[in-house]
Amino acid sequence: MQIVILKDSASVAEYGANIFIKQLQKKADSVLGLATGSTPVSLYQGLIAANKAKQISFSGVKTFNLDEYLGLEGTHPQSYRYFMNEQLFDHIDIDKSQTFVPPGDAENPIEACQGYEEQIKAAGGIDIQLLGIGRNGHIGFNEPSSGLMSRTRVKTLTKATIDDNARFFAVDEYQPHLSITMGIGTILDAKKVVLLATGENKADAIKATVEGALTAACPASALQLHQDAVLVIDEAAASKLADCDFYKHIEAENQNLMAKLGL
Ligand SMILES: N[C@@H]1[C@@H](O)[C@H](O)[C@@H](COP(=O)(O)O)O[C@@H]1O
Repeated sequence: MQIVILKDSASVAEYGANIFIKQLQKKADSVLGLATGSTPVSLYQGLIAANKAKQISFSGVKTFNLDEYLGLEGTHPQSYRYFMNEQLFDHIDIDKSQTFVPPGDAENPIEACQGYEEQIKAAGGIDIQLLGIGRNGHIGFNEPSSGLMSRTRVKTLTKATIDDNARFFAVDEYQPHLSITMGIGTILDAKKVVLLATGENKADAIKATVEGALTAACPASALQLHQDAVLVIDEAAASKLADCDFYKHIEAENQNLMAKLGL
């Protein structure tokens, strides 16, 4: 795991956006795995700016989102399809027919999960997967106890996640308790994984992810198994890490090596 600790959330978004910009400059027909939540919003703004400045194009890109609420149509303002259109797709030169979000309105969600896995496979797999993290260590909607090799499936949300996401719904609005989410195994299949976390309320989850045991109790700890996982976090999210100075030292050494190699 590469752990990059930066001073604030703006630096995290900028660093994260640069990883995606480099990826698209290297491979114009990349398959991107995308995430929702408040954390990636500034990264998306960076990508929109880079697209407008013609540094990158999305015209050959395919995207797959991590998850969607079960029971919401894509036109529902709280659906993740709606979020992605608003926060990214409506502002870039992407062919929307090449953007995939698990179908929250599927008549047969179990078949739809299988279909989503097949679509990812047919696209050649995900080149780079963006992740946020829940306070309980969830990635996508893989809540604690999720199988570490799980595939796309229907998942029940914990009370903690429902409460955390209640801020996006009106007081008397229906809030789904079920989701369709890529599995942890699906996420681990991505060639590269980039997890962003900011703020003190993510510090426990980050500690468990980096320094805790590999366990279904903290789904993000599965990233310990990935060959190319990068955690980009701010000082507040890093505040409970015991070996923070060591991670900063490694990163400084990495940067030196990359500069020497001209990478
Ligand atoms: N399903 C999403 C996750 O993919 C996201 O990582 C998490 C954290 O969101 P935020 O970035 O708003 O803290 O929220 C939701 O539960």
